[in-house]
Amino acid sequence: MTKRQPLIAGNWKMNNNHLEAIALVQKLAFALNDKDYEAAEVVVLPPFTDIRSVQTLVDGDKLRIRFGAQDISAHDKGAYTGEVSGAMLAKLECSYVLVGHSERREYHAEDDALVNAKVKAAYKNDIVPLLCVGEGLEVRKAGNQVEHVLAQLDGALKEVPAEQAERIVIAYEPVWAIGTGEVATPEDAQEVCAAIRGRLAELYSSEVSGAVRVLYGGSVKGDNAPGIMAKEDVDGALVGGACLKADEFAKVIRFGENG
Ligand SMILES: O=C(CO)COP(=O)(O)O
Repeated sequence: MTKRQPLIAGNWKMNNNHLEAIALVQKLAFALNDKDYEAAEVVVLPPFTDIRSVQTLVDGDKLRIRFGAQDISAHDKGAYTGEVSGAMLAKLECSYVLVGHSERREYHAEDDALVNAKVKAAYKNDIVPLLCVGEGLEVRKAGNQVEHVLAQLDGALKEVPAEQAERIVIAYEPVWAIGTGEVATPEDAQEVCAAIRGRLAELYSSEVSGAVRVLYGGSVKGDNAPGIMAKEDVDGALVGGACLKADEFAKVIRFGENG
């Protein structure tokens, strides 16, 4: 089996205007070297309003940083005020789009059916979905994290064929670890990431489960990244707060190399 290339993605959430976006990507490019890009695929996920600026910079300076969006409409076009279509994102050369982030599930009532529609909208436009799954604190306390996450995975992948599913990236983000400073232990991350890979083998095949990158997200920083990413089924990280500082994000990318 070919080794999966680690992926480190930075979810900027609702931070940075389009000018600040340029400054942050420039700083990140300055902090990274060829070895870093060879060790891990580096992705930034800015707000919609920043994407054109990031695209122009990446394109103009031939940066090896890839980028994507934080959301995608389930619809193709038309009377959907405030939404942004997959075709619009593809035109901006977005490689990835976040789907099913817990903040969208919680604050925008996104359910598995909508997440599934967004996954399909991404594939339709040749954008790789970065699917987020993860349990809240109550579910974790009851010990039902694996069951919960696998149900979210099944829902998101409904009627998604193997040739599409093998390109997906999945981020296991326990809700209780997001923005709290309370990071999951490497063993917690490994348990759920391995279960996700096992389910992909059941739903599809061992080729698909062996190809898909499964990331961990939730309070990842430079100092805790190596332990988590050293785990067999953890192929990288989805980083929130720590990706807003170029040097800290670069540390995660660099320390991830040890994994
Ligand atoms: O939600 C996250 C990334 O999508 C994680 O956020 P933090 O790294 O700030 O905990």
